[in-house]
Amino acid sequence: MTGSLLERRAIRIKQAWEKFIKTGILENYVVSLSIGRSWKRCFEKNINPYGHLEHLNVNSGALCKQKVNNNFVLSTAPFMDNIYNFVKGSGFIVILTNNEGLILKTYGDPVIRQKMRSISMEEGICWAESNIGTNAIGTCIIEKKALQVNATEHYCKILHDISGSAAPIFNPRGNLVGVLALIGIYRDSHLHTLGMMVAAVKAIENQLSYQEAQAGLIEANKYAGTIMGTMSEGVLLINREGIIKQINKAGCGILGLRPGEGHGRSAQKVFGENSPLVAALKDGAGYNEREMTLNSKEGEPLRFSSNAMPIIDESGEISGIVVTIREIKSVHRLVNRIVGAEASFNFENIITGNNKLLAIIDKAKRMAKSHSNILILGESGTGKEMFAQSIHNYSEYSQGPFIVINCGAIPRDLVESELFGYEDGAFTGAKKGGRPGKFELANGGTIFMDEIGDLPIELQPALLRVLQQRQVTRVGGSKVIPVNIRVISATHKDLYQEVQKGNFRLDLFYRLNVLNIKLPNLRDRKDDMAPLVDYFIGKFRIRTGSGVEKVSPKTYEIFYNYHWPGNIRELENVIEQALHAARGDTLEPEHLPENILPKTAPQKEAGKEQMSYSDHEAQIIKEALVKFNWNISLTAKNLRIGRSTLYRKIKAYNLMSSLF
Ligand SMILES: Nc1ncnc2c1ncn2[C@@H]1O[C@H](COP(=O)(O)OP(=O)(O)OP(=O)(O)O)[C@@H](O)[C@H]1O
Repeated sequence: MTGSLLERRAIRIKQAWEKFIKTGILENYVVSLSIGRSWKRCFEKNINPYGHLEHLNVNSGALCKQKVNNNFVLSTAPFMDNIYNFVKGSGFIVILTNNEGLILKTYGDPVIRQKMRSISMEEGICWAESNIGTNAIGTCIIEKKALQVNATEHYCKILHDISGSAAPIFNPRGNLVGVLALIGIYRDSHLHTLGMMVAAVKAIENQLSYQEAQAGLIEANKYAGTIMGTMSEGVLLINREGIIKQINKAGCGILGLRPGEGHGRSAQKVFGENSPLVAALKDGAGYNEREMTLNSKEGEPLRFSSNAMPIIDESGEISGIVVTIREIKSVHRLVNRIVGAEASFNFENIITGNNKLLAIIDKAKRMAKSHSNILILGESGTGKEMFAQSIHNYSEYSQGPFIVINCGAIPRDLVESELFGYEDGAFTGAKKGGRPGKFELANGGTIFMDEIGDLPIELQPALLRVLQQRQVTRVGGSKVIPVNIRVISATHKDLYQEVQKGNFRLDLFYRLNVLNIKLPNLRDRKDDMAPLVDYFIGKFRIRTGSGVEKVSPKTYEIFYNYHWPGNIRELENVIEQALHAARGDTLEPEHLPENILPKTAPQKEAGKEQMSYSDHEAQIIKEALVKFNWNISLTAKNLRIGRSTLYRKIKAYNLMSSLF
């Protein structure tokens, strides 16, 4: 287009503008559709075409707020600088506005900027179309597209000497965030300025996208870091070159490193060449619950269990692995909690007013504070396990597990692996990855070896070795595992007599019997009868729905005269059964099970065949065993008897035969 052509077009537009301002009629489309639409909006809003923009004030508050909160201004600065360098001396200024047309930044020669101030082109003034009519900035915001407004295309006459090119800036989500514009004197304008704005805005939008993606990554990284930091498990991210790229605080702790120390280290160096983790990195196969042992800087063994999961990239290649590690102690603690290996009784739960037993409790409390092995002797049901639990809870080992082993109940060929654990492939049927034994599981706590008198003689040397050396070696393994445990054993047998009979080793007897407690039978502490009866009535009243509140003198007489071979457990069972049978508020002899009644006592339900206590008990146990599918722990728990007692009763009543 030649100068004269441009001039002629300018004249035509001027005429059209004058007519439109007077009549509101836009006859032939000498202006673009965008400008035509804008003129109409201005006309309808009664914007004064002859106004001097004196109503426009700098809104410094809005400007300040925008600048403080907006790194948009900072992100665009280098681009505005570039354009300014390009148009320097051309009579144009570069302008950045927000999405409402508020001028945030102007770049330009001081003289031009000063001149532009006369038409309110300065930071803090809003160039919205509703303020100053058709203009490149305001109209670009409404039309949401790049456009150029020249001279008389402006709605207000005061702007007829200028030319503006503006392009909208959208963020990555497609929202308008601002406008980049080049404004100057009309006669110096150039057709290419609009193209320049569009290109610059494209670059700004790319920069915004990049920044947003980066901010997202930083935020995700921050979240991941926080999550890793709060985990009690150790977590490591290892790249394909085997370098530890991230390790959390727990991971450093488990590996004996200072926080942050593991970062950047070679996994092979930290875990050893033969570790499954190094293999997982090579072959891309993850693994679960593998045990590892390393030596700390101080030479202490660090034992932990680990899981690994490879990270596979889009091309199917291994780009690294995520490894989680957990101290064996904490794994065992968790296992113990799940299997219920926790001691629930305390000395306060032992109901007694008997002086002899009170003195024994005092002695047991003193013993609890030592680290020596304790042997508890007493007939069945006298409270040996209750004492063992109370000692554990009163001792330094109380935070650790309480593991019970019934030495008489484990099949002979399994005792060794149950006590000491086994390694992978130790025998046919051994679990992959091996299994820890009860001594390992009890580490840091107490091991209660019930029915120690029934421990097979051929296994006694191995137990003696563990007690002497305080370390175990798994069956089929060679690694020595140190264990810090308190050993409490118990038996209803006369252990010394067992030694003399040749069933029990004397050296093991001495080892176990460093401290000992002999619990009295119930028949020898009849003064405890009333408090125990009261206690058990209270314990079972709700469960049985019974209204019993007192015990008749005749019933007490029976209790005092009975010899209680099953001791407190038997009393507990008798009260529970009696509460089921009783209807009123008093426990009478007829509510009691047959076997505890003296021979002269009146018979219940004459004519009907009576079951003996033992038959009755055998039947109840048999039914419970069937109900719980012969799961000994569940059955014992449900019958509220010890596992050892259950085993003994199964043997005594020959209940195994009912299986075949
Ligand atoms: N003094 C007591 N106060 C309250 N309950 C008691 C007391 N003594 C024992 N018991 C209860 O009697 C039952 C048997 O106790 P425990 O299992 O400790 O006996 P035990 O001697 O270990 O038996 P076993 O040799 O048969 O394993 C438990 O239910 C326990 O709660």
